[in-house]
Amino acid sequence: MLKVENLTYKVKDKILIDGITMHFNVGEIAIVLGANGAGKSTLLGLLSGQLKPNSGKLSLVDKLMKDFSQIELAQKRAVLSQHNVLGFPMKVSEVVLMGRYPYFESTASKKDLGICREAMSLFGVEKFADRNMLSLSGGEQQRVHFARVIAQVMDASETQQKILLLDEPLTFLDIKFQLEFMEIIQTFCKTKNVMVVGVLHDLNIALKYADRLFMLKNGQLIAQGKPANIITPKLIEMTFGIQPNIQELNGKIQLYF
Ligand SMILES: Nc1ncnc2c1ncn2[C@@H]1O[C@H](COP(=O)(O)OP(=O)(O)OP(=O)(O)O)[C@@H](O)[C@H]1O
Repeated sequence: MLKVENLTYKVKDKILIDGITMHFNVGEIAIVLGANGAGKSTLLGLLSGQLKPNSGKLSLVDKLMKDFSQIELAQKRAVLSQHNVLGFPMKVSEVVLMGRYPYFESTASKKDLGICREAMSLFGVEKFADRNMLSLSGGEQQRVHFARVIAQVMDASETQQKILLLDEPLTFLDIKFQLEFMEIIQTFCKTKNVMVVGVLHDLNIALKYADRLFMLKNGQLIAQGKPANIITPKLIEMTFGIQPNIQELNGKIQLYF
């Protein structure tokens, strides 16, 4: 479990994250929602250890995140950020292997190479293995980055829980692959000892796949829980400033605007 207690993050006098307490469980997809500028990416930056909180605590299982070395942290969590631009040519297989860099010094082991093959096949990019990454379309490149981050946390176990942080992962993907991606992630986190924390802008996809939702507004957590327990027209209006109609179908909520 990843536990976050009373987390605050400021830049100069501006409070970007304001006393947030939350936790994440393995096998769950947690989705953070909020309007532009609410603090979602900042929160992900704090969860990943890339940003240091001004106050509050983050702990993974029983160890404080600040006590992990950089290499231990890289073995515990993978981050797919919003902007994954590669500035130079690299083969697709080399990009995916980057996910295993925290695990070897100069030569990848058979295990690392096997994990990369498995990750590439999950996202249907093994056929691109020898292609130059820069020759792929935006959506294809995004799928390679999924394979890279999945490879980084693929060998999670009961005693080695891992975290997958996804900042707007569906950008660049067509609707079919958006749904396919969410299905893959759902199966992945339920079968491996991984917790997924994602930021999404598509509310209906979030409602379909989230085990728990976290609603942010002005850096504050204004609601958290299972979608069916927390989503109301009032909450959506408070968060996004628009009023939806809500319908429930097969136990899942859908919003219409
Ligand atoms: N280094 C910084 N200095 C000052 N303000 C910052 C800094 N980093 C982020 N902010 C501000 O903090 C707020 C939250 O930013 P953040 O990127 O976390 O929002 P977000 O919810 O991810 O937004 P979006 O949906 O637009 O990606 C924004 O108003 C942003 O301008």
